[in-house]
Amino acid sequence: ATSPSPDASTAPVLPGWTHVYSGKVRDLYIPAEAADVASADRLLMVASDRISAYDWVLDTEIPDKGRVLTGLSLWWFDQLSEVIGNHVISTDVPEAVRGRGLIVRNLTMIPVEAVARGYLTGSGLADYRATGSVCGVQLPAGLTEADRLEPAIFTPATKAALGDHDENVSFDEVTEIVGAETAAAVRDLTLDIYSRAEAIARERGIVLADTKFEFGTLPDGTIVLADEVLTPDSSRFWDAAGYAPGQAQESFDKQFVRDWLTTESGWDRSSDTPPPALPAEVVERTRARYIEAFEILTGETFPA
Ligand SMILES: N#Cc1c(N)ncnc1-c1cnn(Cc2cccc(F)c2)c1
Repeated sequence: ATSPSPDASTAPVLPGWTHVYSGKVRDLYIPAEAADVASADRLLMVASDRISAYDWVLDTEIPDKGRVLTGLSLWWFDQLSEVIGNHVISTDVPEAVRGRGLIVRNLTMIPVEAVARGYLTGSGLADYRATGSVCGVQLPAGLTEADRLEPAIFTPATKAALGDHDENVSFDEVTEIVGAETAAAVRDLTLDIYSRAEAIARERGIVLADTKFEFGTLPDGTIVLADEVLTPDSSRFWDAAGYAPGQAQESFDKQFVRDWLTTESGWDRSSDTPPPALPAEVVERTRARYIEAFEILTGETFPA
């Protein structure tokens, strides 16, 4: 396991593409003929099979995780296509990353982590317990873990350096960063898209508790969706059947990993030692949960 760093990555070498950056679980490339990112007209965004837990990128990969999350993003982009455009150009990627790579337009990214929360948990709950509000949005008194927030709230953040947590900021701070018109557009789009997605997921049995979008602009200024969207890595997925406010909800996809790490592996989470490799059974059960999420939401059979 590693504390993520943008360069020490396991990104595959891909013909025709130059690796330029790695996040915790994703790798970004530019065309080999491009001199640098700024001059590239398109990027290759690859979702790895890496999994992150407790801010560590684990040594053990989850087979098919990258393909599931890429397939989910594509399905959501299609579901949302009448509401907003997106950055996808093509899925015709090198064989080594087939099904888990997307060729996307090189956008001018809007430097805001556009977070919508329909349920109070994580850093939103922590901020609420400390101040009674989240990102400057005052909430009613007496709320508890996982309580529904209706309507959903916009709780933007600024991207932290890799390895640090994003910093929750107010709408006014977003306005200072991107200007009033863009700030309002990002807020409205974030809440509209989240609300639509939450309803779609809920009727299929999955609670989409919160999500993080990244937006970019086309040369003509049009705002479109970038990054991955509405995946278990960019959102909290809970099983609707087990939803019960007043307690921490189980992660639909990561709970087997979290439970094994904290109860059976012998790992001391409070130490700075890396977590151990996952046993095959935990890997397989986690893989099955990713495929289950894909099939529940899309209604399609995940392709072998
Ligand atoms: N998506 C997208 C995108 C775009 N369409 N245009 C310009 N920049 C980006 C872009 C830049 N960083 N990231 C996040 C990121 C980090 C690490 C690996 C990744 F795959 C992705 C996204």
